Amino acid sequence: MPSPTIGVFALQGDVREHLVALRSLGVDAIAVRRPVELDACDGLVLPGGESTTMAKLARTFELLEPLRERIRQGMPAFGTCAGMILLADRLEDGAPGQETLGGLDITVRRNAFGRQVDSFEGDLDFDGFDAPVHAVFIRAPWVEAVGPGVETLATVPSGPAVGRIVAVRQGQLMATSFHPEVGTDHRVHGTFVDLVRQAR
Ligand SMILES: NC(=O)CC[C@H](N)C(=O)O
Repeated sequence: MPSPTIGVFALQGDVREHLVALRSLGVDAIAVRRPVELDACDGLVLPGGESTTMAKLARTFELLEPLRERIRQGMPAFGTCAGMILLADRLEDGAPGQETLGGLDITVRRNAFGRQVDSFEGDLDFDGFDAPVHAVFIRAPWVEAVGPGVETLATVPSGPAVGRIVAVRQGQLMATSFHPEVGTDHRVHGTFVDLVRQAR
């Protein structure tokens, strides 16, 4: 079977790092700015960035409803940081009127880690991996609550936020609070690529 095409939402956010990570895993990775580009995708990454800006731009560029529709139809999607916010059905501390795409039955708290530990890194256990993942958090959200169909893939191992959920999966949707595209360990993207291959 030919390799899948995985898009990276590219109206705002750290697009390039995701394209590099996906290409290193042997998939065709394309930047998605228009509905026709979305049509070509078997799966989509929603990168980190600024979630309110991303949602506004998606609406302006007429990508918001097509994205919602594809997610409803079962397209695999992977949100990192701001992308996790976009995939959440419910937000805490969202901006007034902030829209999401939804799909994941989770409540996400935006900018959850607060000013003290605004941005930080640490190793955490990730479901199914032998060795921990080095996770980079940048003004990150956490998952405040999960619905019954949602698996927790990783939690914060220590410190003031110990036990907070920072990676989840529900069916063909995945999200992490942290930035797995930073650095050269692409195992988390690998998990998503497997999901896209299975969904095809
Ligand atoms: N690194 C990130 O993606 C930060 C997310 C950002 N704080 C937001 O609310 O959209």
